[in-house]
Amino acid sequence: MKKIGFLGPRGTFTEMAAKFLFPQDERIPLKTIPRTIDLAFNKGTDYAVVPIENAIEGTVNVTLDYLIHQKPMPIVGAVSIGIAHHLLSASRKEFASVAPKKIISHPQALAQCHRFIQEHFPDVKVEHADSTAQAAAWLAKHQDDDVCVIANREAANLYGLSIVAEDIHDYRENQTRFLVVSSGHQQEQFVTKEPHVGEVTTLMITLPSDFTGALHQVLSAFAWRKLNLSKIESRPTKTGLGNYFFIIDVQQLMDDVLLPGAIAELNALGCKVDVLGSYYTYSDQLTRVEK
Ligand SMILES: O=C(O)C(=O)C[C@]1(C(=O)O)C=C[C@@H](O)C=C1
Repeated sequence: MKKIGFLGPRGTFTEMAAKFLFPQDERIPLKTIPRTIDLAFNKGTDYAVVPIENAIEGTVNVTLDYLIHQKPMPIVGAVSIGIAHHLLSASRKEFASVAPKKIISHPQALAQCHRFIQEHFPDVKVEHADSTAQAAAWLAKHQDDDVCVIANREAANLYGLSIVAEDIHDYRENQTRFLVVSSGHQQEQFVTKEPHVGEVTTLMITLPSDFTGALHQVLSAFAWRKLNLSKIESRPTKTGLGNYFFIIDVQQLMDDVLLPGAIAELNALGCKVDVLGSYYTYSDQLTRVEK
C-alpha cells in the first residue's frame, strides 16, 4: 500500500482526486498545499496530489510556484475532476432566509463562485480558509449561524452541514486538474485501474534574455515538428520585474526523436529546458455519476 498526501481535511476536492486514482492506498490529509508537497519531498509519503488548474479561475499559483522554486519533484500523473460548489450552513434553512455575515472557503472556491456571491451577498465579508473542507469542519465545530461556507456535498455529509444553495459555481463546466508528484521513493509511475485519457510532457523553458521574437522561436520548435501544445503559461522567475519563464504542456510522452529534437533546438537558442514530467492524464468525467 502506498502513502498518498493530499490537501485535507477529509472532504476536499483534492481528496476526491486522490481517491479516484488511489482508491486502495493510505491517504494522508495535510493542512496546506506546501505541507503536502513538503511531506512527499521529505519522503514521508510516496506521492502528493495537489490542485494545479481550474477551468474558471486558472492556475493554482501556490502549487506551481512551490513545485518550481522550493521543492522540485517529478510530475507523474494528472487527473481532472468535475467541481460542484454548494453553500452550506450549520442549520437547515430555506435559501430566502439565509443571511450570513461571513462566507468562508478556499480562495479558489470563492473565486469560482464570485458572481453568485456578488449577486446574492454583495456586502458579506469573505474569509479565506486553507481548503473548502477545512471551512466546513470549522463551521461544524462552531455552529455559527452567521457563517456560511462553500464546499462540496461530501464535506456537507461528513461534517453534518445543510446545503442551502446547490451548484453555485459561476460556470457549469467546472473542472480542476490535479497533479500527482512523486517523492521518487518508489518507482515513479503509479498503477491505477482507471484508463488514461491523454499523455503530457511538461517543460519549463527559461529564455536567455529578452530578445525579439523569443516566444515565436520557442513555439516554432514545436510547430514544425507538429508537436501539439495543450497549455502555455508564463510565470515570473522572481529574479526581477519582467523576468519570466514558460511552462509548456506538450500532448505526448517523451520520445526518442521529436521531443529531444525540440529541446536540442531550444538549447541551441540559449534556452534552459527542464522536463518537469512526462505522464498519463486521467479524468473522472467518464465515470462520474451526477448526484
Ligand atoms: O479546498 C479544496 O477542497 C481543494 O481541494 C482545493 C481546490 C483548489 O485549490 O483549487 C481544489 C479544487 C477546487 O478548484 C477548489 C479548491
